[in-house]
Amino acid sequence: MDDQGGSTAYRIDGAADRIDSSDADRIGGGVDVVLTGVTATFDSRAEPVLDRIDLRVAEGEAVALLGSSGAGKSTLLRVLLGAVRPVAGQVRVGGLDPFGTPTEVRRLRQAAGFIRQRDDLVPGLTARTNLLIGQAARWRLPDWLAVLRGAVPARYAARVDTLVHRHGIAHLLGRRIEHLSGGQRQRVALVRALLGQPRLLLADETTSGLDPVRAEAAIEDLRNAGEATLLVATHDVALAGRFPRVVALRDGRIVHDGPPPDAATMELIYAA
Ligand SMILES: Nc1ncnc2c1ncn2[C@@H]1O[C@H](COP(=O)(O)OP(=O)(O)OP(=O)(O)O)[C@@H](O)[C@H]1O
Repeated sequence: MDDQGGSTAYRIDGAADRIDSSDADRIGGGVDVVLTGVTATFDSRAEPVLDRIDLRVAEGEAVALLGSSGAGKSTLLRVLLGAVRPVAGQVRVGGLDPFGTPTEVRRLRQAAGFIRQRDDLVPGLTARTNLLIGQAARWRLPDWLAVLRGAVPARYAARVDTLVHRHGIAHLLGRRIEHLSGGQRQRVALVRALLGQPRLLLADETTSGLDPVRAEAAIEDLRNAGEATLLVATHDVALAGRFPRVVALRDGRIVHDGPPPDAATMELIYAA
């Protein structure tokens, strides 16, 4: 690991190595996110998908990434997760490099929660098992036995109970994931991410399939997800307006960074 992340950056060091019961209950602080001159391309495209992005998000800050379809929002989130490697620039999350050593990468993955546009819930398993499986790296034998019995391990019980009632999925826990509607699946994916008490929470169009009441609860929970640093990608202006800071992308470039944009700026972001 290099020193570029800076001594003030929150370090994830150690947290990922503690596989004990207190780990599941810890409240994680946020991590800072720093992108410097980040450019990403895909082979099939002449134009960069991200074009010299400079972005600094403080620990615990909540940011909406706003932009029309194809602006580069998902790619930016995937860069933070180490899933898309930039061709230029530097990425640091909590001082760690998502493309660094295997240890750095593992720590980052364990510190991050990602709610994808198309969820990656596992077919054939119940909603309950899908909720819990994100924590599998931390399980001990009693946890495995509980999950295999179709139960919630004791140390997760209270938190699961609170979250599933809050998001209206308590009655769905025993159902196979492929039998749920799109909106129900989105709620399962949301609860699964919140259960991990992530230090960096990335959400990609998370509320698009939800009714207004559910969407409200989802946003509120995302905003209150411990002290996590939060980045929510959306093309929904009203949703973005609920965040103190909006970073708008257009054709892979940042065209606005500040409070929710006014009408004139919106035209710039969305103009054909
Ligand atoms: N794996 C890939 N290979 C080639 N091109 C890709 C790939 N992933 C994304 N792109 C292209 O990169 C551009 C940005 O895509 P991205 O998914 O980041 O946009 P977005 O702002 O998240 O859009 P949406 O709101 O539709 O999800 C698009 O033109 C897309 O077609």
